[in-house]
Amino acid sequence: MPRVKICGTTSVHDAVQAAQAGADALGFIFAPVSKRLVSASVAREAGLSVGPAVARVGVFLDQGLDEVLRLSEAARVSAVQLHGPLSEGFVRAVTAFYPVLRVLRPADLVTEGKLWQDVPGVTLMLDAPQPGGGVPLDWESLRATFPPGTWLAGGLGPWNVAEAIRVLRPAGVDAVSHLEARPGVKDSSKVAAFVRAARATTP
Ligand SMILES: O=C(O)c1ccccc1N[C@@H]1O[C@H](COP(=O)(O)O)[C@@H](O)[C@H]1O
Repeated sequence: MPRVKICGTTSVHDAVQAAQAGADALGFIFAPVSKRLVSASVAREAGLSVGPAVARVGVFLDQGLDEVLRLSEAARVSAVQLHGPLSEGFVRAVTAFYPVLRVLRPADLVTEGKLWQDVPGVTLMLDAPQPGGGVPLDWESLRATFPPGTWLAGGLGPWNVAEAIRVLRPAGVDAVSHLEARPGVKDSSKVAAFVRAARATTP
């Protein structure tokens, strides 16, 4: 059964609701382009509100190493999610401080995917080219190449997550767009339904 990450958390209220629904991880997006951008102080408060069992993942896109580490420390995250084109050295530098969810597009699997497959501290996550866009990947086309231990994002919601898990057996699932009442604000019933649907899958 995969881990369940609820991303784009922007308030203590939504963090507590997601934790109470059974989420394993919360995502806090620090990419300035995001409609779910959150401050490090709110992320820290939200992360502290859910207790020690829920992972707190800082999400970054097109940001420098200093900014990633500074915001991650200020927010007290427990892991870092890195999107976009990055050097091997950049990713390795972050793993010196935090476990990394390295987000790749399907096309990147043949190149960068192999690089990280057996690197401790780096977990792959496949997502659509436009993160946060709510667009699912073609799961069937990925069946043969989806690496073991990889997480899945992209257009997941309560109605399709069980099928995605059946097809690809991801180690974790991650969603934001289809769990919101409006950008940056979760619909707690959708969040709870997503967690239930992901947990209902047979191993
Ligand atoms: O959601 C965003 O605004 C965002 C911005 C920059 C980087 C990542 C972002 N979100 C990530 O997108 C995926 C899934 O999104 P969706 O469910 O398809 O809307 C998830 O990994 C988020 O962390």
